[in-house]
Amino acid sequence: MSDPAEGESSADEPPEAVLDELFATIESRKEELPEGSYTASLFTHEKGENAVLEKVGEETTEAILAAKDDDREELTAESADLVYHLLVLFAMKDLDVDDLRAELRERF
Ligand SMILES: N=c1c2ncn([C@@H]3O[C@H](COP(=O)(O)OP(=O)(O)OP(=O)(O)O)[C@@H](O)[C@H]3O)c2ncn1[C@@H]1O[C@H](COP(=O)(O)O)[C@@H](O)[C@H]1O
Repeated sequence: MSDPAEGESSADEPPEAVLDELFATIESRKEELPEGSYTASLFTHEKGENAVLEKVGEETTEAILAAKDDDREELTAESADLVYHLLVLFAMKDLDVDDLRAELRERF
């Protein structure tokens, strides 16, 4: 991919920029609703917001099971699925990664 908003980061970007890039991609899927996009399908799902809420629940359960199995690789993968779906939920609710950052910072 050549457009940084579509997922590719440049070598001099800090690793934490991935969350902003992912969120920007999610926001653009919400705006453009391209065909074939899994993210877009969550925004237009017949179940409404329940579709993403169910995924958040599922991915949470899968992460818990991976932790109980002591499967660190699976725990990482399921956690990535969970974070992605949480970010879709944020976009759905007109929240932003910055809202999450601000909340965490306030507690620090
Ligand atoms: N990070 C993710 C990401 N993480 C998880 N997923 C999807 O979330 C779903 C997780 O579902 P499951 O783990 O339950 O596996 P499954 O059996 O395929 O799931 P079902 O949908 O069939 O229930 C899968 O379809 C994954 O592809 C993601 N889909 C997209 N992204 C990012 O979003 C960007 C835009 O993606 P599109 O919207 O697809 O263009 C991509 O470039 C990625 O960076």
